[in-house]
Amino acid sequence: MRMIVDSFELAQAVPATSNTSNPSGLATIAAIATPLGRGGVGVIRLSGARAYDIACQLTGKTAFIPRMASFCRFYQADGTIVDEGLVLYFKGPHSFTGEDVIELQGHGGMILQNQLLARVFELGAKQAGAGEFSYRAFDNDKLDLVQAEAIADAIDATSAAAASSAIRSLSGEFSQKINQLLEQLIHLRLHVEAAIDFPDEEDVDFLSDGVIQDKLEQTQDKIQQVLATAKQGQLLRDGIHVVLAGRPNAGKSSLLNRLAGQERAIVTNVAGTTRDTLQETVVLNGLTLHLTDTAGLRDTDDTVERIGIERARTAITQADMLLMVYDVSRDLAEDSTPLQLAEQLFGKLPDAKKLLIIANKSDLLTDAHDKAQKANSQNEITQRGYEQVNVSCETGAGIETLIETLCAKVGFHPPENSLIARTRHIDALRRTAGHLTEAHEQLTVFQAGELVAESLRQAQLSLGEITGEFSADDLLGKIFGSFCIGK
Ligand SMILES: Nc1nc2c(c(=O)[nH]1)N(C=O)[C@@H](CNc1ccc(C(=O)N[C@@H](CCC(=O)O)C(=O)O)cc1)CN2
Ligand SMILES: Nc1nc2c(ncn2[C@@H]2O[C@H](COP(=O)(O)OP(=O)(O)OP(=O)(O)O)[C@@H](O)[C@H]2O)c(=O)[nH]1
Repeated sequence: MRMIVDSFELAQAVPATSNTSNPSGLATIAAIATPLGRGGVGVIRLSGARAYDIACQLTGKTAFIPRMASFCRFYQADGTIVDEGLVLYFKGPHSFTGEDVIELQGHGGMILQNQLLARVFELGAKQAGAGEFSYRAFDNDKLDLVQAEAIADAIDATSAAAASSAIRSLSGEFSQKINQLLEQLIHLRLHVEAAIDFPDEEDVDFLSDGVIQDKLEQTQDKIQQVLATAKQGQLLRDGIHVVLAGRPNAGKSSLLNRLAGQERAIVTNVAGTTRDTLQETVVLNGLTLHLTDTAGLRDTDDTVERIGIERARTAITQADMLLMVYDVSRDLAEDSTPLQLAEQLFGKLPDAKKLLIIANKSDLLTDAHDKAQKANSQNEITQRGYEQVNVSCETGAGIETLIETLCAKVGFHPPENSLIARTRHIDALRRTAGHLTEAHEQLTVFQAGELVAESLRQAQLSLGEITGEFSADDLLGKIFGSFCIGK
């Protein structure tokens, strides 16, 4: 069915109602919302008091009905057609940003979209900054900070699990947990303030009757639960940085290829093949691993190899998890153990939480002596709290176990109903928990009501940062500034 398009001439005769009143004083912003490049449809979004008026002037239409698509032509000032497409109108406050929103859904492609955007600017809109639409939605209480961040995280997700948990956070589930905690805290504060204001009312000492302590402890438990959820969410969002390090020829590149499921790194039997660090991101069991393959560590006179080894050392210090790969058939001198090798390679023995030992080329272990020696070193490793996985990059044996061990080591559980979270949220939750610990001590050790109240106030402020209830402008600038343009 063909829709009727108003002719431009007709529209010129009926000047669009000029709605220039703008109580908020904010500019009307516009940006291309769809990815730049070739595409079937391209969307330009406008938000602000003049959006409606601009759409009328652009199309020659005199009215748009909220939430109805209207088929229109988009005209230049001289009456030539830029494009044709659909106009969607959302009347504030019932829109994404809470302001009047217009969407121009034209054809995709750089030229057409840029021409249409330029025309919209000519009609008075300003280019939207990064995250400006979302910021306005936040400012108008359409979204809280957690939800705004979840939009960016959904767009940037590197795994399906991260994307779906971002969408769950966007729906408000994470915010709800934080808001429940906030309510609990406020309730607690009221109790404490009352106890301070009315000491010994009716012969009851509120501070020491145990009620406040119970409530406080319940809140502390709840914070720990939310913290555990948030840690999973942060792992889901950011993944972990895993560095593969070891002697030349140990099989680091072969392991990277195994984990990546493709021949990403060059593998040869020449020691010192990997010169530079090489990055690859893979998603295994729902966890995003940012893998770095490094040059084999050894003393060398080769200038290029030395630079590679320096880079390897830098990567090693930045790793969340270090996989020390060694060749079981060769890398251990008689009587030396994997832990001694680690000490040699890294200067000191890395923390057990950050080191996973990979005994590679297990297919080459044949005689009983080899196997006995390996069993011995395994004992030392477990006794000292370290972990070793035997693999063969050649046959693939042990790779599944390696992945499972790695996930368990970083505390990652295959996600189910998880919610995306950021380091920022975890920091705020930890600070909240810290203030509650202070409050607990002041209550139970010192019965210092005023100090309990102050710690609880601080706890509330820290917690409120998460949803943006209390947030400094520079923090907001940082968060929204990292969004893409048009978001
Ligand atoms: N075309 C288009 N698709 C899109 C978006 C968009 O802005 N435009 N979105 C952008 O992120 C996402 C959807 N999010 C949206 C969230 C709220 C509203 C909105 O207009 N809400 C109003 C009115 C709701 C209604 O009319 O039922 C409101 O909450 O009051 C629109 C999109 C993804 N898809
Ligand atoms: N038999 C056997 N050979 C392996 C295994 N893993 C790797 N190799 C071989 O060992 C040699 C070195 O492998 P690489 O993956 O290049 O080793 P690397 O640690 O990256 O070496 P550099 O780049 O020198 O640091 C190659 O010939 C591989 O085919 C294994 O599990 N079993």
